[in-house]
Amino acid sequence: MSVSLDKDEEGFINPSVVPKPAAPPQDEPKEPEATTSDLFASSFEVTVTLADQQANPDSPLYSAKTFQELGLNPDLLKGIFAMGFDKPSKIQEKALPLLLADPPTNMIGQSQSGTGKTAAFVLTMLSRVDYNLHKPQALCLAPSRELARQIMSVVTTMGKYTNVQTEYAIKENLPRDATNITAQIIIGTPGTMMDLIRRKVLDVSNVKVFVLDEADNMLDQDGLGDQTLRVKNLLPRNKPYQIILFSATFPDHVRAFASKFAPNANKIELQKEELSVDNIKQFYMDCRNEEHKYDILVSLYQLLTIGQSIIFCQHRHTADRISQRMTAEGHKVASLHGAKDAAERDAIIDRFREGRDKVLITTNVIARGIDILQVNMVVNYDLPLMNERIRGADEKPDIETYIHRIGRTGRFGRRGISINFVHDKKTWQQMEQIEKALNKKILRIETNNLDEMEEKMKQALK
Ligand SMILES: Nc1ncnc2c1ncn2[C@@H]1O[C@H](COP(=O)(O)OP(=O)(O)OP(=O)(O)O)[C@@H](O)[C@H]1O
Repeated sequence: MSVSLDKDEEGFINPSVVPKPAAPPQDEPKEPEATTSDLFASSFEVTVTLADQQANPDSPLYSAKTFQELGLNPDLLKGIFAMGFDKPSKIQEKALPLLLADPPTNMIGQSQSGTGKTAAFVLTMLSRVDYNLHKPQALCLAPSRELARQIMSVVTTMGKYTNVQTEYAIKENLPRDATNITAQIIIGTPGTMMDLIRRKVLDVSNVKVFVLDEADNMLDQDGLGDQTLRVKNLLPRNKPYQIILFSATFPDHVRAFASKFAPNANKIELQKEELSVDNIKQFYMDCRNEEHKYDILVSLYQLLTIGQSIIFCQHRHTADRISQRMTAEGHKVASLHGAKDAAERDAIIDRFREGRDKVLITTNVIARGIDILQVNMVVNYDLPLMNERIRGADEKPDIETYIHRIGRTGRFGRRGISINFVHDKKTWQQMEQIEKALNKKILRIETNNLDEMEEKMKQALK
């Protein structure tokens, strides 16, 4: 799992403006052809296990083919249709009836990246809060400020016909002297959320819903597990609240902990061989050495800018180095990682989201959750590796992070390409392990034939 996640540096809250929800993409670039019907018709199977062992998970009661049949507040339904959602996706079809049923039941939900998990938990938060009560009632934690801001924009868009009030719990958002949050839905990263609760700026006595997006990462002891647990320990013990955990991945060692964290939960699980979607075509390029990786990236520049691309590096300094070099050589690229300050991070991701920058060079900080439909290419400049703090683990590929990284393309049935750079025996073996774990072929693209490369990529995107 993404133990090497570029964590948010949390803790101190300074005055600053509230970041605006990211604007929709401007006229350019053109979106890849959407094939969302593939997704609705998709045959990937999930296993549903109900908390109530007597109930039959195949009952139509636990499936919703339309949003209308969910008994939603009409203002919410209006918000969903205004987003262009005609009907629930597979995961929404299964998860929503369970999430919205009374009495509220915990949920541990898994489905591939880009299949609509966010909308499912956002809709649950919006359905459960009382808009007339001006107190925090739903908390949602995410692993990065970029993802927290994105979730917030889904809340505000979906809830735009309601009177919902929202607030961020991310670094440098609220003034240091803020005393009392009256918003109903609070989205943030765990360190800042904890700080606000401890300082009693955030009163949690009315919390009814507690959501962890990217839950396997949020619960991982090598990731954000400690901080997330501390937030939970600050929530009332005597009042029940619904706990919702969602991710595309739940490695075995986290799954057991997840069941303790969200006891008696309804569970939706993916089969192991269905962890990544088929509409992302995976390739690799055999580079001679580190320097050759850079040359190949530069030679790919034209292709990277047909749509939008994200280049993942293992370390911040690599992201900075290659972006500085490419910029000096006249290419337009942006770089984003956790060492940049909050305002800069917001500006960089917003520019990319709006399509003003087409190539983003980054670290695992945005490996998870980020939803930018125009991204049709992901490059693993460095393959994701397990946390170097675990002795010997840096030799092992981080399969979960790989799944999340390539999932930044191919959103909601669209087509996408991922390319892994391998350059020696070790990286070659790491890629083989990824191929084996996912049971999906990773195809070779020659590095010395740009025309063939372009042809193969265009075919994959067709
Ligand atoms: N029912 C729907 N109809 C049409 N589009 C939808 C529907 N549900 C979600 N989407 C869109 O699909 C895209 C992917 O959804 P979302 O970000 O919720 O995926 P996710 O499963 O949370 O992905 P990840 O695992 O990467 O976090 C978003 O752009 C969202 O607006």
